[in-house]
Amino acid sequence: MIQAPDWPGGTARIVLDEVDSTMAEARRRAPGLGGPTWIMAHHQGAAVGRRGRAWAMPEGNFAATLVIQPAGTPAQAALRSFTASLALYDAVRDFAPAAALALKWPNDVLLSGGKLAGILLENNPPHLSIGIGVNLAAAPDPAEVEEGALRPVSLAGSITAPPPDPEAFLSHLAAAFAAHEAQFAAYGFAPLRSLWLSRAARLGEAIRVRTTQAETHGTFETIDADGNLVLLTPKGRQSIPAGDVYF
Ligand SMILES: O=C(O)CCCC[C@@H]1SC[C@@H]2NC(=O)N[C@@H]21
Repeated sequence: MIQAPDWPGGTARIVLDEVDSTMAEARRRAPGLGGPTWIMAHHQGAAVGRRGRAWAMPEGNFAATLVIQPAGTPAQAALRSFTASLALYDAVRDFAPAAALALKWPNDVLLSGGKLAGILLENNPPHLSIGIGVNLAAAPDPAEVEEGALRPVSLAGSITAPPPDPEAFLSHLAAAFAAHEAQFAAYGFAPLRSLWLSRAARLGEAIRVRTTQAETHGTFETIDADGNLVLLTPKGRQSIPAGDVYF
């Protein structure tokens, strides 16, 4: 189903029953899209996570990719990972107001300390694809996640009501994303950074950050004006642009 761009932010949506990956579908469709578009799928056969990992998607979970054409530099485009994680937090909170939600740098949403949702950014200028997966109905088997990674959790596991249908969830997520995107366009990253920090997991605490080069231990001090993670280490303050955080 393709729906005209009548959503907040003039966004269109495409809902598919089955696809290999909404990221791959976004790549195929991007050149023909008339504007910002959500591509949602009820089933994915070959979903991908960060760093080329597979992403497991049990029945009833949420999977979508938003394709936009952001103005500005690639670094500014990358800040959409914060816009997206804030929107995801808001959308989940709409359905689970009492849930213990937190954000893990760069863009995971945690529920009661477990991983509820992940975000994957793919920048193919002029298009930026923001892929979002949420364990609405079921968490993947912990055996399917990488050693040392947070345990996966589902929304259904922490609310008494049935979890939202993925299409209903998309409506909330799209509205929240449009609101944060409008704030970003009007005021830049600063207010989003403050909000993100107020929702951050383990701020001021000891964490480990693994990059392609090294693993660094330190205290999670803040994120800077470019979205880098700032770590206080025995060797001094380090600013890390990309990596995986472990608690
Ligand atoms: O590793 C992560 O934390 C990011 C996971 C991103 C998964 C989503 S599901 C929708 C979109 N399509 C994909 O193939 N991957 C992303």
